[in-house]
Amino acid sequence: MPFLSSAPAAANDRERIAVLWCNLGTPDEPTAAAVRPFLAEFLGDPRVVEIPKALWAPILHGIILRTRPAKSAAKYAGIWTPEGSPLKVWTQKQAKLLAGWLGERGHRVTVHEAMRYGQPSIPAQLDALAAQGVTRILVLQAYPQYSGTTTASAIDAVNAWSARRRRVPEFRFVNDYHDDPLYIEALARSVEAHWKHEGRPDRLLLSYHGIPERNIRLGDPYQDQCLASASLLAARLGLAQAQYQVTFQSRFGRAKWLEPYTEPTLRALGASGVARVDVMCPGFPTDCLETLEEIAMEGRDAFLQSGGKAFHYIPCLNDSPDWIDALCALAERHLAGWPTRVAAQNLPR
Ligand SMILES: C=CC1=C(C)c2cc3[nH]c(cc4nc(cc5[nH]c(cc1n2)c(C)c5CCC(=O)O)C(CCC(=O)O)=C4C)c(C)c3C=C
Ligand SMILES: [Fe+2]
Ligand SMILES: [Fe+2]
Repeated sequence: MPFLSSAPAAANDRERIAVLWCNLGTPDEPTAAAVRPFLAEFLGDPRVVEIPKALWAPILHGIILRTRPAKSAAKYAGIWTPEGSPLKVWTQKQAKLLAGWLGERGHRVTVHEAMRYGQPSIPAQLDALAAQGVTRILVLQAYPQYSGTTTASAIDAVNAWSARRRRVPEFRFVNDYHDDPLYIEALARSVEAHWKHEGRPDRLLLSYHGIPERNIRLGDPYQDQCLASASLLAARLGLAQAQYQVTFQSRFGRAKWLEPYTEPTLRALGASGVARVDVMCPGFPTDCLETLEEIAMEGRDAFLQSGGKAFHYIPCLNDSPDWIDALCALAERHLAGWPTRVAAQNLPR
């Protein structure tokens, strides 16, 4: 197979540097027809479902992709905005803000957002950057906590793209930032801002996306990193053990996933007389189906129906200035040593 070519390098070819801001992805429309190919790509990724292809493909194509798209599409329809899927809208906005903030700090860097599943895909965005003559790319991901199911999967996609090209840009990958002080600070300020207006709850629930427990036994550090982020946040907020709880949501399939599960915990809290619970999802930098529908709608219903009196959902960091500041500092730290400064780039090489 011939390798894909780029334009020949000019003698005075100057460095061009980019940040690729990667998120999970989302369907193009809240319809079964659009959700089906998205789910096929997502659930066909061996990083996400680790069942041998010969066993999994008939289940995925014969059962799951016949029934789930319509059910998921109805859920997506409930959170869709006039601009599109919240995950896409926020991810685009974050990329734009990151570019602006890095520019304000004197860096000449292109920022593109990319989705692991759906559009704009990682290979399409890397093609666009290569066409602009980008020579170095920092890959940042919207997953503060590392998991093989998410972080490594995006790295796979970048490497698969590279494997087809003759001239491969220099890459740097940030695997996680679960204990980054500015990320924790952004979360803490978001909670404090909520409490300043609404008062404090009886319990703060920190709900993370789950993964199969087996992945943890096989060495995935995701659970440890989720718990570490939660402890740092609780310490920063001055919370005692009894004032907060970590749970895991979005279980998929029948296997045992990380526990305690979010929804049963909310039901148990409501039934046990806890009057008010606030829920935050620190592992999701952008609001999406899993936060807006599963937590803010389904989770709320579960808590209130089981006897709870008040449920508050604290939104994801989205475009909060504290978060963009954290992201910018993270990017700056990992761009160090690359000639991003405008003056440096104009120097003859
Ligand atoms: C925050 C990190 C995420 C991890 C870890 C993760 C693992 C994981 N997810 C599934 C299955 C599904 N997840 C779905 C949606 C979804 N997942 C994440 C993030 C993580 N997933 C996000 C941000 C979203 C929302 C996307 C959006 O469009 O808003 C879905 C699709 C929705 C649905 O049909 O319910 C599935 C399916 C598995 C199996 C897994 C790890 C093994
Ligand atoms: Fe997921
Ligand atoms: Fe879900």
